[in-house]
Amino acid sequence: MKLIVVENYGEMSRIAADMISKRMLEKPDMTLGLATGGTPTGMYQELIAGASKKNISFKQITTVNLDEYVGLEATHPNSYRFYMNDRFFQHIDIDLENTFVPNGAAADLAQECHWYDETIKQLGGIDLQVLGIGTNGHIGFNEPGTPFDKTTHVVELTESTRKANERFFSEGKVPTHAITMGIKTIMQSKEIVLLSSGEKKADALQQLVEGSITNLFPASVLKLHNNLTIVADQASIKKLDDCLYKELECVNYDQ
Ligand SMILES: O=P(O)(O)OC[C@H]1O[C@](O)(CO)[C@@H](O)[C@@H]1O
Repeated sequence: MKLIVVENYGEMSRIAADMISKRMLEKPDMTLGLATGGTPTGMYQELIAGASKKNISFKQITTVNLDEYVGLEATHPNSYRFYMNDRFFQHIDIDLENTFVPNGAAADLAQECHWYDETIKQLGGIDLQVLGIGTNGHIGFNEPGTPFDKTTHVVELTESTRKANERFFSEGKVPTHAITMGIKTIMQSKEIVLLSSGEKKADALQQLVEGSITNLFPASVLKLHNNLTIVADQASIKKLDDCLYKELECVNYDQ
């Protein structure tokens, strides 16, 4: 596990965007795993700005998103498909047909989950997966208690996750269920970059780094991944134990 400590949200977003751009140069037809929520919005802005400034093309890129709310159509302003189109895809030259977000409005959700896993397999897996972290340790929408061997599945969201995401809801209530890529699928990604910003993530980051590996705190499984980089700002590393912090492979980001 590598840890890049940055000053603030802006720097975290710039570094995350830069890491992605570098991987795209190495493999222009890469499969990029993407996240939603508040954490990666700055990274998307940086990627959009970088694409126009540095002439970076997403034409050959395929994206797969982590999750989607059950019951929300793609056109619903709070669906994750809407979020991705609105905040990222429509500002770059990506072919929308190469962007995958689970369909939360599918008539047969089990079939949708199966189809999503097959799609990822056919793409040859995920080259780089970007993750945020929930305050209860969820990654994607894998809530505490989710077995580590799960592939894409339907989950019942916890009260705390629904409460945390209320801030985004302009219309109606936060749905009770979601489709999420499973922990097994996430762990099969060749590289994982987890972003963490702000004091409200300090407890979660401490538990991830210092706690034991348990499905009661889903993000803890990431410690078993052989290519994980955490990009965390000062506020979110605030609770890390000094000794343990020194034992980590803390790296500087070389731009
Ligand atoms: O970035 P936020 O809004 O704090 O959310 C944390 C995580 O929870 C989710 O919203 C649930 O999927 C993720 O998209 C995100 O990575």
